[in-house]
Amino acid sequence: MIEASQLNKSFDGRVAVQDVSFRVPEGGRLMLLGTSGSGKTTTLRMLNRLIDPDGGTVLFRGQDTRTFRPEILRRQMGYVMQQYGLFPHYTVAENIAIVPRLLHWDKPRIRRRTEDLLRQLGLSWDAHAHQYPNQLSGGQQQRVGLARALAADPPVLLMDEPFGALDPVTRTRIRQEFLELDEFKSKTVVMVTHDIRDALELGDHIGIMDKGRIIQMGTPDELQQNPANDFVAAFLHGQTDAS
Ligand SMILES: Nc1ncnc2c1ncn2[C@@H]1O[C@H](COP(=O)(O)OP(=O)(O)OP(=O)(O)O)[C@@H](O)[C@H]1O
Repeated sequence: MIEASQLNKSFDGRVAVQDVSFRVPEGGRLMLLGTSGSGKTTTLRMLNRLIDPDGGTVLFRGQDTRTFRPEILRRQMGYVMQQYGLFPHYTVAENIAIVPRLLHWDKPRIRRRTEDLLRQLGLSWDAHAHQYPNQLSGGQQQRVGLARALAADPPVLLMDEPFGALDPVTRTRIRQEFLELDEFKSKTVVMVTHDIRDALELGDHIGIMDKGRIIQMGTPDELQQNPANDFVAAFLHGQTDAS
């Protein structure tokens, strides 16, 4: 479904991502786990061409992403940003409708879809659709961010620290809600996180990143049972500074 090969990226001569390769099959869930500055976000943004790599390729369904118009590619890949990324001057319903509008869906269809997503995410049209992001709690904003990413039913979800701004209790609850959401279950997911619990609970594969490289890739069990080196072992046991 998504195949990254030998991705490289430098900013101002400083290497951010180096020789990163992975394959995520249809329905797969890859977690990119690492400390701050290890190159996770840069890697994620090279998948939907928000950043162009200096070297390497990304295939989406076997096709080089450079052959797609970026906006067409991005409609296939819902993007959930750090800090929710909602437009502050749009209501909840308007935020969720952004991609369906671009796709020229008619109003009743957008309304049905928005109502349905709000309901699935534990919100409601009557209570929330006409509110602005700053009227919502962090957890509610995060749900709206997910609803927006899911609105046009893209096959892929790219998620960048989706729970990063939430307190630990809300974080655990929302992570559990995401896992139980039928729409989430059917997606191919690449998610960036520095939280080992996110990675273990949501991922079928975890790529541990350090200094721009993936230093180990495996299932949660493989990583826990056979950490490749002391860094991975320490990271998995939460002994490094994972801020
Ligand atoms: N647009 C940019 N211009 C210059 N340097 C950048 C840019 N984007 C990222 N970097 C640098 O590239 C490196 C990797 O950053 P990246 O955001 O990919 O890491 P990350 O693992 O996602 O970290 P975080 O969890 O803090 O977001 C860092 O050293 C960062 O400062």
